[in-house]
Amino acid sequence: MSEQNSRGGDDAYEHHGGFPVYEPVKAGPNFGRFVDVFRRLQDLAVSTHAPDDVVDQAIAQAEALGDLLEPYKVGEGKSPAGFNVDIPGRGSLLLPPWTIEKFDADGVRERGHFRRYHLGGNGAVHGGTIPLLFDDLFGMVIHASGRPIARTGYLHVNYRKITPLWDELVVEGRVDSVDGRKAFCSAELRDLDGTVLADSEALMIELLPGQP
Ligand SMILES: CCCCCCCC/C=C\CCCCCCCC(=O)SCCNC(=O)CCNC(=O)[C@H](O)C(C)(C)COP(=O)(O)OP(=O)(O)OC[C@H]1O[C@@H](n2cnc3c(N)ncnc32)[C@H](O)[C@@H]1OP(=O)(O)O
Repeated sequence: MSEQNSRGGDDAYEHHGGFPVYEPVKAGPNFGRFVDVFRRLQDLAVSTHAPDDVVDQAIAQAEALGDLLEPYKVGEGKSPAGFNVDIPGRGSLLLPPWTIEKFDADGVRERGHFRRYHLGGNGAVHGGTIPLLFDDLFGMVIHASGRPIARTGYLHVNYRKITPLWDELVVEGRVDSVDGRKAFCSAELRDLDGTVLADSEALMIELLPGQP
């Protein structure tokens, strides 16, 4: 992680606009399994049609699980979810389960798949999930390039082909050019034959001190 910001100083980098300084949150040895179990439940919640008594049992068990976990709620940046690069989707259930393969100033590459939870229509991935993948990737691209945290100004997505569920896919993005606070980025989502399923361009804008 660079200590230099785009203007050559370390003040803005340190402060990341109005963002808090995030420290790595160490996950316990079973946190990856914890996330997997919830991903399975997400898939099942949107792909089952169970009898009413089974739905009632599921509600009771899920409420008991909620009661078990509720006392351990913590604020943003204090949970291992979203901050563990060793776990697919960094351990965040919002993100699809993708794993970082390359992370350096030239760009970021991730590999993963979409699941039943991400279904849009007729077997294809939901069109809103793909910008999510790109948006998060561009956040990582900025991080990997050593620039301070940036917010997405715009995100353009071209849907070139149907993106399938479950198939292993690759997404790769980079900073193409920089103009002051503005970093112009691009990325492609490909299948393993190299076919482009979607591509994206985004403007990532470095935050001013105190900007949320
Ligand atoms: C410790 C372990 C770590 C583990 C790994 C974890 C790493 C994770 C890394 C990091 C995590 C955090 C990652 C967060 C980021 C994720 C990305 C997002 O999803 S962000 C959410 C969506 N985006 C918003 O909500 C923005 C909302 N918009 C704003 O807040 C403002 O618009 C803002 C701050 C972006 C800019 O506002 P202004 O007032 O400061 O600046 P103005 O003057 O408007 O724009 C600056 C320049 O950009 C151009 N610009 C702005 N918007 C534009 C647009 N839509 N199109 C074209 N140009 C635009 C303007 O014309 C101007 O250009 P000229 O300097 O004059 O050349």
